[in-house]
Amino acid sequence: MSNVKVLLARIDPDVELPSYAEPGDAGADLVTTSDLVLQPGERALVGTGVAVALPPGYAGFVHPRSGLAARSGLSVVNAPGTIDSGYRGEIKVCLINHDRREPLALRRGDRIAQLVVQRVEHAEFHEVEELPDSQRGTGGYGSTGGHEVLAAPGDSGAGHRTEV
Ligand SMILES: O=c1ccn([C@H]2C[C@H](O)[C@@H](COP(=O)(O)OP(=O)(O)OP(=O)(O)O)O2)c(=O)[nH]1
Ligand SMILES: [Mg+2]
Repeated sequence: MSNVKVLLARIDPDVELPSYAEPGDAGADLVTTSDLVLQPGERALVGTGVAVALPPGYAGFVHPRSGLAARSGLSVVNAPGTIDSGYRGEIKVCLINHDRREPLALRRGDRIAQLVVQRVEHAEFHEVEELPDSQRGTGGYGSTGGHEVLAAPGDSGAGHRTEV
C-alpha cells in the first residue's frame, strides 16, 4: 500500500488520532469525542476531534466498522460519508443504531468508524445522442438473478416492491 501525506489538525486535543489497527488495513479508525446512548433506530452526529487537508485528487470515505455492526447494529447513516479534499472542518460521523431492541452506549474515545483515503477522478461529462452498446445494456437492479425473496406469511409485499 502506498502512503500519502495528509495534514491533520486536532480539534479536540485529548482524543486519539486516526490510526490503522494493522499495517495492511484500508481504514484508519476514528473515535467519538462524546459519550452517548443510541436508542434502537436512533441516530446522532458525533465529532471525531480531527480535521484534515486531503491533497487535491484525494477524498476520504467514512465507513462503518464491521465488528460493531455485527455485534451491536451500529452503522453510518450516509455510509460511506464523503470527506472532500477542500473540507477543513471537523470530520463528523452520522451514527445509527440499527438494532431493533437494544440501546447502544458509546464512550468518548471509542473507535466508531473508519476513514478510507482514496484517489478520486473528476469526470468530464460529454453529452452524446446515444451511448455505445455493452453486454449488460440497460439491465440492472437484479437483472442477472440469484436472489429470490421469500415473502413472510401474510406479507403482501406492499411497501417494498419495485418494478424494474
Ligand atoms: O460523514 C461525513 C460526510 C461529510 N462530512 C463533511 C465533509 C464533507 O466534505 C462535507 C460535505 O459532505 P457532503 O458533500 O456529503 O454533504 P452535503 O449534504 O452535500 O453538504 P454540502 O452542501 O456542504 O456539500 O461534510 C463529514 O464530516 N462527515
Ligand atoms: Mg456536497
